[in-house]
Amino acid sequence: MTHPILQMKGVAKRFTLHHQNGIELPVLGHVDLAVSSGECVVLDGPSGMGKSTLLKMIYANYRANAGSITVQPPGGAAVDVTQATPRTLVQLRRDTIGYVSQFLRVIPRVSALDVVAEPLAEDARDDACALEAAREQARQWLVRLRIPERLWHLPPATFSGGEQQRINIARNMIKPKPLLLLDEPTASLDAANTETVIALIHEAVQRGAALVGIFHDANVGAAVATRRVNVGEFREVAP
Ligand SMILES: Nc1ncnc2c1ncn2[C@@H]1O[C@H](COP(=O)(O)OP(=O)(O)OP(=O)(O)O)[C@@H](O)[C@H]1O
Repeated sequence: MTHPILQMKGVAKRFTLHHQNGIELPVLGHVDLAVSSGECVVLDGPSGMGKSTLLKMIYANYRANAGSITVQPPGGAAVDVTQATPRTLVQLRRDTIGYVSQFLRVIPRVSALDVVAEPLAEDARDDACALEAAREQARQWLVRLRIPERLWHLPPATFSGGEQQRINIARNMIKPKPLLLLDEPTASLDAANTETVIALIHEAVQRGAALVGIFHDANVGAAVATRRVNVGEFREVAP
C-alpha cells in the first residue's frame, strides 16, 4: 500500500453548547483512519453519528479536541491539520484538499462561469492565456454537468438547488487535488447528473486522488466505494 495521503490518529470531537449551560456533546471518541491514493472511502452510519463532523475536522472547519489529522500530498510536506496555522490551511485548501459540500456558498455578482473557473484562475494570476484556458475548462465542466448555456453568465444565487449543487461540484473538482472530501454531493441531483458525478468520482480515483465521502443514496455509495467505514466504530463510548 502506498503512503496514506490522509491519516487520522486518535481524533476526538465533542461540542460545547455555550447557550445551554455549557453542556458537552461527545460525538467522536477515537477516529483512526488512513486513506491512500486511489481509494474512495465511503462513511456509513445512521444520521447524527458524526459523518459530516469527521469531514469538517479534516477540512479544519471544526477543530478536533484530541489526536492528529495528517495530510501528506504526494511529493509534498506533511501537515497536521489540527496544529496548522491559518496561512498553512489556506494553502492546503487551495492546493491539496477539495471539499464538495451539499450547498454552494454563493458569491454575489460573480457569474456561474467565473465561480467555476476561479480555482484555476487564481493560479493563472494575470496570465491572459492561462485565464482563458481556465474559462474554457469551466465551460467544459458546465456542459458536462448539463448547466444550460443561458445560465452561464448569471450569478448562481437564483439557481435551483440541483443547479447550485452542480456549480459547486464543478468549482470544487475543476482543479485536481490529492484529497477530496464529498458530503452528499448528489443529494439534489437527477439520475443523469448523478451518473455524471459517479463518473467524475471514478476519474478522480483513477488519477490517484484519495477520496472520503458521505452518500445517503445507497446506490451511489455502492457505485463509488473502494472501502466502507462505519463511523459508529469511532463513537465516544459513554462513561
Ligand atoms: N456545530 C455544531 N454544534 C453543536 N453540535 C453539533 C454541531 N455540528 C454537529 N453537531 C452534532 O454532532 C452530531 C453529529 O452530527 P453530524 O452532522 O456530523 O452527523 P451525520 O452523521 O453527518 O448526520 P446526517 O447523516 O444526518 O447528516 C449531531 O448530534 C449534531 O447535532
